[in-house]
Amino acid sequence: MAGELRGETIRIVSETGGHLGSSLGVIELTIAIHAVFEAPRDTIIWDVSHQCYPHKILTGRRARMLSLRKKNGLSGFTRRAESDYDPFGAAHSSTSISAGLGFATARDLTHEQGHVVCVIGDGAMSAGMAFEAMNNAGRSGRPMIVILNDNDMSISASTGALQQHLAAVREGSGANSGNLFENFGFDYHGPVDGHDLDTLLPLLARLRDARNGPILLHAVTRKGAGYAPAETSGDKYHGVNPFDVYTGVQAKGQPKAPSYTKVFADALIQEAGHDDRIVAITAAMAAGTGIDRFEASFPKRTFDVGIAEQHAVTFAAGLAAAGMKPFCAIYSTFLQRAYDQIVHDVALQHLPVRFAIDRAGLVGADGPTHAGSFDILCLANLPGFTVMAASDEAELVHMVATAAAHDHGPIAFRYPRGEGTGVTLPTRGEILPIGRGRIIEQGSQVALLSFGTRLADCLKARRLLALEGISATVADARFAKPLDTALLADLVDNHTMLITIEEGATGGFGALVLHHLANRGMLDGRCALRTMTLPDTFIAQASPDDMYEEAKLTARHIAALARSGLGIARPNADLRRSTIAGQAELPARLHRAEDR
Ligand SMILES: Cc1ncc(C[n+]2csc(CCOP(=O)(O)OP(=O)(O)O)c2C)c(N)n1
Ligand SMILES: CC(=O)[C@@H](O)[C@H](O)COP(=O)(O)O
Ligand SMILES: [Mg+2]
Repeated sequence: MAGELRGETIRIVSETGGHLGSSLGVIELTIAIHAVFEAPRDTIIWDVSHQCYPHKILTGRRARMLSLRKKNGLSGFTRRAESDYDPFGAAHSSTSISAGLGFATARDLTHEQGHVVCVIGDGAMSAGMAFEAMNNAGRSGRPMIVILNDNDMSISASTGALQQHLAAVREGSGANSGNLFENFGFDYHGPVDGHDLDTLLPLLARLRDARNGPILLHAVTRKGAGYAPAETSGDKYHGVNPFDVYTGVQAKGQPKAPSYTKVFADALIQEAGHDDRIVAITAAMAAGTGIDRFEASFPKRTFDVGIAEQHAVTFAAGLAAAGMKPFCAIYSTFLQRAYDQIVHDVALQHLPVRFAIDRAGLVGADGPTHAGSFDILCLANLPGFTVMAASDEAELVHMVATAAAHDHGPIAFRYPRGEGTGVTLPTRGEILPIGRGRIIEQGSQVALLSFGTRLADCLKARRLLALEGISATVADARFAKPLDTALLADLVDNHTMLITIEEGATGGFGALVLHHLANRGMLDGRCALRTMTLPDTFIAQASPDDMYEEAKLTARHIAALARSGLGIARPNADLRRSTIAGQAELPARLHRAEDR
C-alpha cells in the first residue's frame, strides 16, 4: 500500500510539479491516519497542507490529481470547497492546532463524538500561532490529537531553539526533564518512527480511544522519503517543476532573464558592501527571497527567524531603533501575518524598517492563498510609510538603493515572482535613489498610470490604441505613497482620461489617487478617472500564462477600458486583426538619470 501510494505520488508530481518532498514524508502517516480514523466524520487537518497529496489520493480525488495546481483543477493545498475530507483550508502555516481546537470545542458543545487530528510539521510548529494554540488547547482538556511530523526540515534546514529541543527529544537526551509539549498540557507520545505502519496503526488506535484530553504524537519522518533524488537534495524536493521520474532531473526552462529575487539579492549585497549597518531578515524563506545569497556574503548580518513573520517585523523594528538598516524580505502573502507589528511597532514609531516584498501580485500555481494582493492597500494607508513598486528589475535595483538611503521612516518596495524582463541593469555608477514618478511615453488623450510591472502591458496598450488613432501617455508611478502629486496634476490637466493600473486588490494605489484628486476638486469632469486592480474574486490556480487574462489586467483590457471611457466603440474588424506581437520595448531613454 505504502509503495503504491508513494509511487503514485511521484508519478503525479513528475507531471504536475508541486510540493513533493513533504508529501513523500507522510505516506505512511497518511495511510495510518485514514486507516484508524473515519474521515470525514473524524476531522483530519493538515498544517500548511502542502503535504496533502497522498491524503487527496486516498480521499476520492486520485482521478483528478493531474489537474493539481492548474486552472479549475485541484488545489495544491486542502480546500473546504473541494472536498468533505478537507474540513479546513490551509497553505499558510501553523493554523492546524487552532482550527482543530475549534472543531473539538464545537464537537463538545454539540455533544458529538468525532475525533480531531491535526498533522503539523516541525517547521510549522516553530511559529508563534502554534504555541498560542497549544497554550489554549493544553489547558482546555479537550480530547484532540496533534501529530508532530518531525523531519527536521522546514523549506531548508529548520532553525531555532525548538529545532534543538526536538533533536534532544529524538535522541532521548531531553526525555528525563519532560518536554515542551508535556509542559503545555499535552499527553506526549513518542518519538516514534513515522514510516513504520506496524507501530503507527496500533498506537494511533490506542490514542484514538484514549479520549482523555489533548495528545501529542511525535512522529519522526524523512522529507522526500523513498525517492532518492528527493532524499539526497538539499531541500528534499520541497517544491519541484515537472521531472523525469528515473533521473529526478527537473524540467527547468532556460530563464531569459534573472529573477526579480536574484536581482534584489544582488542589489542588496552591493548596498551592504558599502554600508555595514545593512542587515537582512527572512522568516524561513531564505532561498525563496534570495537572502541565502546575501548570507553567503554576510553571514553575520543575516537572520533566519523561522516561520515567524510577526517576530521578524518587530525584530527588524528593534534593529532599526538601535540604528541598523534592516531589510525584512517577506513574501507579500506571508507579510499579512505581521500586520499589527507593521502598524504598531514600525509605522507608529516611524522606524526605518525596509520591507522587500517578493511575490507581490499574482503567483500562478500556488493560487489564491499565495497571491500577493493586499500589500499596497495595507501599507500605503499607514502613516509615514513610503511604498514603491518596481516596474522592472532595473527599477528594483534603484529601489533597493533608495531604501538603503531612506532613513526617515519605513519604506517598502514590491516586485513579482519569477523572471525579470531582461532589461539592462544599471551599473554601480548609474544607481541613484529615486524620488518621483516618470512619464515613459507622451501622448494626449488618455493617460495610463502604472504602479508596478503592469507597465509593460500599458506600453503594449498604447500601441494598440495608436492603431486606432487614440493617443495615450504611459507613466510609471513608482510610488503609491507619497503620491507624485505634480505628475498627477500634469496627467489630469492634459488628458481627458486617467487610468491607474496596479496588480493589487482594490483600495490601494488607484484608491489613493482617487482620494487625492477628489479632495482637491480635480475630478470636475474634465478628466475621467478609471482604476484597474485585481478582481475581488481570487485568481484560483490560474496557470502562470493566463493569470493576467483571468485578472483582466492585460494590454487588451487596458485598451478596451480606454476606448470605452473615451466613448469609442470597439475598433473595426481589420484593426482588430492587427495585434501587437511580442513584448513592448521599453524606450532606451527609460533609465536615463534625468528620469529619476
Ligand atoms: C505563514 C507562512 N510562512 C511561510 C510559509 C512558507 N512555507 C511553506 S512550507 C514551509 C516549511 C514547513 O515546514 P514543516 O512544517 O516542517 O513541513 P515539511 O515541509 O517539513 O513537511 C514554509 C516556511 C507558509 N506556508 N506560511
Ligand atoms: C508551501 C509554501 O507556502 C511554499 O512552498 C510556497 O509554495 C513557495 O512559493 P514559491 O514557489 O513562490 O517560492
Ligand atoms: Mg519539517
